[in-house]
Amino acid sequence: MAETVIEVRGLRTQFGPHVVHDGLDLDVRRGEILGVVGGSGTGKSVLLRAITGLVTPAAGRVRMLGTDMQDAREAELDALAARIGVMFQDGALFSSLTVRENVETPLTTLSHLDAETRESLARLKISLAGLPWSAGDKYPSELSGGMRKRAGLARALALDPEIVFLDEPTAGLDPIGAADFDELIRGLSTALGLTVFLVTHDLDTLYATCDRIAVLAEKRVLVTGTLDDMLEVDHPWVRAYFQGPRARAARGEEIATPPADA
Ligand SMILES: Nc1ncnc2c1ncn2[C@@H]1O[C@H](COP(=O)(O)OP(=O)(O)OP(=O)(O)O)[C@@H](O)[C@H]1O
Repeated sequence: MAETVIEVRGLRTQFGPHVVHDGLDLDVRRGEILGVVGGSGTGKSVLLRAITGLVTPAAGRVRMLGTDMQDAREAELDALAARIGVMFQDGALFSSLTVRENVETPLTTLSHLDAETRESLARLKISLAGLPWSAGDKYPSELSGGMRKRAGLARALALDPEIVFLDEPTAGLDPIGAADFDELIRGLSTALGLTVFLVTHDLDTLYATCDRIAVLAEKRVLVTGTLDDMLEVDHPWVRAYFQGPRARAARGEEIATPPADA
C-alpha cells in the first residue's frame, strides 16, 4: 500500500465554544486524489486549514510528510510549507500583482533563484495550469473566474509541491469549465505523481477525479472509501448524497422520469 503522507489523529478544532471537529482521524496516501465531502458547515475547509497549519488544533496530531506539525520548529514548518501547495476557494490572488507576479511570490523564498529564472518558472507553471502565455501579464481582475482558478492553481504548483490542497476548485464554474478543470487535476496528478486533497461539493468532480472519498459528518471523518464503497454506507447524509438523483446522473445512470400523465 502507498505511503501515508498525511496522518491526522484525534483532531479537535474549535472556535470559542463551537467545536467543529472532535476525535477526527484521517489518512491520505501518496499519489491519491482524496475527495473530502460533507454537508455545509461540517468543517471541510477548517480541516484543510488545520492540516496546512493555518488553524491551530485544540487537540490531536497532524503528521505530514514525516513531520509532526505540533512539535516542529519554525524552520521545519517552513521546509514543509515548500513541499505543499494550497489553492483557496476564491483563488486568493493578490489583486495588485499580475498573474506572473502572483505565481512568482512563493518562488521568492528560494534565494538562489535569480529574477529571470523565477519568471521562467512562473511562466511554466502558468502554462501547466492551462493558461495562455499572455495571461501572465494580466491582473486577476482582468481574468474570468475560471482563469483566476487556474492562476490560483499555478501559484499552488509554483514550488513543485508533493501535495496540493484544493478548496472547491470547480465552485462557480460552468459545467464545461468545471469538466476541463477536473481533467486538468487528474492529468496533473497522474503526470506529476501529486497527492491531492480536494474539498468539493461537486459530484461530477468526485466521479471524474477522485480515487477515494472521505465523508465529514458528526464532527469527524465518518467513512473513507471508494465511490463504490459509498453506495454501501448506511447513513442518512451519505445515502442522500451518493444515491440521490444528482449522484445517479454523475454516475451516468438513467433517471426515471415520471409518466406524462402522472
Ligand atoms: N475563523 C473562524 N471563526 C469562527 N468560526 C469559523 C471560522 N472558520 C470557520 N468557522 C466555522 O466552522 C464551521 C465549519 O466551517 P467550514 O468553512 O470548514 O465548513 P465547510 O464544511 O467547508 O462548509 P461549506 O461546504 O459551506 O464551504 C462553520 O460553522 C464555520 O462558521
